[in-house]
Amino acid sequence: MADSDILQRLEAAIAERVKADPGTSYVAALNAKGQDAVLKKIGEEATETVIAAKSGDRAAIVHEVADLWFHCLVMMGRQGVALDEVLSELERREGRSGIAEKNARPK
Ligand SMILES: N=c1c2ncn([C@@H]3O[C@H](COP(=O)(O)OP(=O)(O)OP(=O)(O)O)[C@@H](O)[C@H]3O)c2ncn1[C@@H]1O[C@H](COP(=O)(O)O)[C@@H](O)[C@H]1O
Repeated sequence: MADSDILQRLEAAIAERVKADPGTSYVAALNAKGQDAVLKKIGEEATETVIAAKSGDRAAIVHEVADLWFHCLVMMGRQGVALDEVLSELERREGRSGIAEKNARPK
């Protein structure tokens, strides 16, 4: 079983590597391209996740979801949104009916 702290470690690594030389860091190079480039990657990785799921290729699903989560963390770092905020939101929803959650949302 994987270490569940990996997302926290990845968030910290992204915050550190964003300051690195873009020539040596994917995170720094992507951030240097600006917000639209980061958002484009999220769109691409989401699409690739859908394609992987449609194909039923389990290895591809794992690969693409990892890419998608990673790029979401890069975007969150730019926006000043902490991973803990998302984890807390998931905890808040835990045990609540999805239907109740849907009905509580603004129309
Ligand atoms: N988890 C990741 C991670 N997942 C995916 N990627 C990169 O995200 C890109 C995925 O995009 P694609 O699948 O479209 O592949 P690509 O065609 O190479 O990408 P582009 O050139 O189009 O951007 C690849 O280049 C991957 O290397 C990642 N790059 C970095 N990390 C983590 O971030 C840390 C810091 O990385 P650096 O900033 O490179 O030091 C690393 O130690 C890792 O922990």
